[in-house]
Parts: sequence; structure tokens; C-alpha cells
Amino acid sequence: MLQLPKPPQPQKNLTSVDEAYELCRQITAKYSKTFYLGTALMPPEKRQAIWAIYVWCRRTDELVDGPQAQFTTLETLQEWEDHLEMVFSGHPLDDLDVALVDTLERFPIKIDPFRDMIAGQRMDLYRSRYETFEELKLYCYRVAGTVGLMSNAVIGVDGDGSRVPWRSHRDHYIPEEEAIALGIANQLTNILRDVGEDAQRGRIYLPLEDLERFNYSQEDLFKGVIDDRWRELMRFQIERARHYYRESERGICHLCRDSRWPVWSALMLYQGILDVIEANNYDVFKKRAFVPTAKKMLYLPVAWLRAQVL
Ligand SMILES: CC(C)=CCC/C(C)=C/CC/C(C)=C/CC/C(C)=C/[C@@H]1[C@@H](COP(=O)(O)OP(=O)(O)O)[C@]1(C)CC/C=C(\C)CC/C=C(\C)CCC=C(C)C
Ligand SMILES: Nc1ncnc2c1ncn2[C@@H]1O[C@H](COP(=O)(O)OP(=O)(O)OP(=O)(O)O)[C@@H](O)[C@H]1O
Ligand SMILES: [Mn+2]
Repeated sequence: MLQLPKPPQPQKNLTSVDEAYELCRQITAKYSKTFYLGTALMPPEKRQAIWAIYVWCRRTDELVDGPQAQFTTLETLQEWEDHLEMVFSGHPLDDLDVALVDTLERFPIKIDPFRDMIAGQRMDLYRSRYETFEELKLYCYRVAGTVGLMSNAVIGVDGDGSRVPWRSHRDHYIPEEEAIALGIANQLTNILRDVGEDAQRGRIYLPLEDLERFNYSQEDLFKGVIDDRWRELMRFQIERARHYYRESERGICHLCRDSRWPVWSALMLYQGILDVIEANNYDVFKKRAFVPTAKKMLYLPVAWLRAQVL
């Protein structure tokens, strides 16, 4: 279903819009329990739009991360960008595009974050190391901060800005920095969870300057050494990710009310992975950190409360 892009050729006999959204729903549910749960809490039109965006992001990610990744070249990504241009000009090329084209007609979504995400995937083609956090941050913006910008255009901002009277009727602040911060926080979390998996593919996303700072070598990482140096290094990375979560939290009260609960939920659920990494004593080599479904459910009422009062 998530095959490599074909050269742009307008297709006939594409599926209906409803059927296309149903496909997107199924793919989102299959690939990400966290984000699917978040979208379940959204009003139907926004929820469907997020599924369509999710699927485009997932397809983009699969090009460099999926089973066909070895066949992906700069040319493949250029074809995918051409495909994107067709979609933005209102021409779906396959069934999944039908949903995205409909979403683009309903919401004021810009093409730039989509192009930026493809640029992020290009980085994955020729880079397997990041010297500094600044370099990693650019990668995180491209592959995940962009999701925040796409999502914001669907979620929309709240006219009042806040529940408290003295802050109401403020100008319609668009929390772009905060949306990007949530993407970066999620991506940093994802990187920490997947350290072992990435190492098996010869990839290190942790900034090398941080490895040096804690006197932990690349060889140690490939061997999966867990000692005090590693734990200190991981504590440092986790604190950095939490910093970005805190930054992003400030933006949520500016979002449209009907989507604050889903965003708080997605934020808390994904951040929960960091707590699990700690509980696993920073063993990200032999254990995959995940938040069990029952625990995910416990987060939801807390997220709801935060959406009401913060
Ligand atoms: C509830 C809601 C609105 C969710 C947005 C859902 C969405 C459109 C997600 C797209 C995710 C995606 C497939 C991105 C491609 C690149 C990638 C893989 C990024 C990583 C995601 C992790 O996904 P997963 O765990 O499935 O990855 P594995 O393959 O399993 O390893 C990322 C970590 C990035 C996801 C980034 C976001 C969801 C950004 C969220 C930001 C907002 C919703 C903005 C909210 C606004 C404010 C003001 C805070
Ligand atoms: N059909 C599939 N083909 C290939 N990979 C898949 C498929 N379905 C899920 N995956 C991947 O399998 C892994 C296992 O999923 P994971 O433990 O991350 O749970 P998840 O459903 O993605 O929940 P979360 O959103 O909390 O990460 C993920 O990396 C996911 O992207
Ligand atoms: Mn996942």
C-alpha cells in the first residue's frame, strides 16, 4: 500500500473521497497507536484531515526508512516532490492522494512544510552522523517540526486565545514555534527510543559532541555499553527533549478549543516514552520503550483537564 512513487501521471478511476479517507484512517491506526488515539478525540473533519496528512508523512518517511529504502535515491525524492506539486495543484495521482487533495481544499495548508520534510528525508540519504545539536535540530525540524506546522493549519487557532477573561480578545496568535517545538520533542523522543535499532543500521542520531562530552564512544554505542557515562548521556538527552515539550505546551491554549485535548493527549503519550526509558534504566538497546495501552488510557483524563485549565 505504501509503495515507492511512480512518475506523475494523472490517473483515472480513482477512489471516492470517503473511501480515500477510510484508507488513511486504516493506515494511521496501523502505524501509530499514539497519533491515532489523539485523532480519535478530534472533530470528524479535522480528524480526517490529520489522517490524510499522516499518510503523506508516513509515505515520505517510508521512502528512506521502509523496506524499499535501499532503492531510494535523490531522484526518487525528486519524483516524490513532483508528485507533491501535482497534489497541491489539485491533481491526485493515486487513491491516497484523493484524501489529501480534499483536505487541501478545506484547510489553509501551505506546501513549504511538505517540501521541508522531503529535504529532511534527503538528509537521511547521505548522513548517518550529526556533529552538533544545531545540525540535529535542523533535521528534527524538517522531519517532525514540519508536522506541527501542517497540523496547526488544520487545528486552527482560538479567537479568545485563553479561557481567562483578562487574556481573551487578544490577537489571534499562531503558535508556530510551539508547534515546531512539539515536533522536535517528539523526534528527539523517537531518536532516544530507537538508539539500538538505528545503531544496527549504522546510524547515530545522538550528536557526536554529546557523546564526547560524556566520554562515550561510537564503539561503545555499537556494542550497547550501558554504564554511568551512558546513563548521564541519556539523562542529558531526555532533559533536552523535555525542554522542547515544555516549550510546546505554552502554545496549546492558543489552539482551537476542540483540539486542545487531542494535542495534550498526543503530547503526554509520546512524552511518556521518556519515562519508560528511565524506568528501563536507559536500556534502549535490548528493550523497546513503549507506553502500554492501559497506561495510555490513564493519560487521557489528565490531558482533558489540562486542556480545560491550562
Ligand atoms: C494529534 C495530532 C494532531 C497528531 C499529528 C499526527 C501526524 C500528522 C503525524 C505525522 C507523523 C509522521 C508519520 C511523520 C513522518 C516523520 C516521522 C516518522 C516523525 C516521527 C513521528 C513518530 O511516529 P512513529 O512513532 O509512528 O514513528 P515510528 O516509525 O514508529 O518510529 C515523529 C516523532 C514526529 C511526529 C511529530 C508530530 C506528531 C508533531 C505534532 C505537533 C502538533 C500536532 C502541533 C500541535 C500544536 C501546538 C501549538 C503544540
Ligand atoms: N505494516 C507495517 N509495516 C511496517 N512497519 C510497521 C507496520 N505497522 C507498524 N509498523 C512499525 O512497527 C513499529 C512498532 O510500532 P510501535 O511500537 O512504534 O507502536 P506504534 O503503533 O507506532 O505506536 P506509537 O505511536 O506509540 O509509536 C513502528 O515502528 C511502526 O512504524
Ligand atoms: Mn511508532
